[in-house]
Amino acid sequence: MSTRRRNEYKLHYFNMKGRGELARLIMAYAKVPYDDIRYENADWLQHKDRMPNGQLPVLEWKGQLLPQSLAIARFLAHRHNLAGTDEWQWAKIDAMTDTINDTFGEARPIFMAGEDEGKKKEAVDSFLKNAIEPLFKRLDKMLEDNGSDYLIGNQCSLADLALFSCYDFAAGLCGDRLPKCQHVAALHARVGQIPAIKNWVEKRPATPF
Ligand SMILES: N[C@@H](CCC(=O)N[C@@H](CS)C(=O)NCC(=O)O)C(=O)O
Repeated sequence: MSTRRRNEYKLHYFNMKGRGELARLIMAYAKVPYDDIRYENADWLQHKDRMPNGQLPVLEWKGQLLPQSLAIARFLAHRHNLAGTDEWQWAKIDAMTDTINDTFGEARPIFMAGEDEGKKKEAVDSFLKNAIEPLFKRLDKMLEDNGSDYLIGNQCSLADLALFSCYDFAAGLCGDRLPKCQHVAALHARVGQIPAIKNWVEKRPATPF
C-alpha cells in the first residue's frame, strides 16, 4: 500500500502559461504541492466534455471541478494570503487582476492566425498596441504615483502575480517588443526574486507563452 500523500489540488490546463499560470504562481508562492496536469492539444477533445465549461483551466479540489481562471485565482488567493488586508483592498486587488486578465482575450487572434505569419504579425502588432502598451503605461504611472513596491497596498498580492504572469505571457508572444516601462519591469523583477517564485520559474517545465 502506498503511503504517499495525495496533493490537495490538481490544476488542469494546457502546456502554456496563458490563463493557467496565475494559479501555478499562487501555488508556487504558497509552497503548496499540486498536480500540474498539462493536456496536449491533440488529446484535448477526449477530455473536453468532462470539464464544467468545456474549457481550461480547471482546478480540482476535494473531487470537485472549478472552472474559470479568475474564480480559481480568487479561491486560491483567499486561502493563501494574497487577498489584501481588508475588504476594500481586496476589491481593488480583484479589479486590478480583472483588468490585467482582460489582455488574454486580446491575444486570441494571435492563436487564431495559425501558420499564417503575416496574420500572426498583424495580430501581435495589434495585441501590443491595443492591449499591452495602454495597460503597461497605465500601471507604470500608477506605480510611480503610489510609490509602493506593489500594485495595491504594501505587500505582494494576487494583482502582482497577475502582472507577473501577464508580463511573461506577453514576452513569450512579443519578445523584446514589450514597451519599456521601468516601474512595471521593476515590479516584474521584484516578484521574480521572491524565492518561491524564483524557484518555480527556474524549475517549471518549458512553457512557451
Ligand atoms: N473565461 C475562461 C476562458 C477559458 C478559455 O478560453 N480557455 C481556453 C484556453 S485559454 C480553452 O480551454 N480552449 C479550448 C477550448 O475551448 O476547447 C477563463 O478565464 O478560464
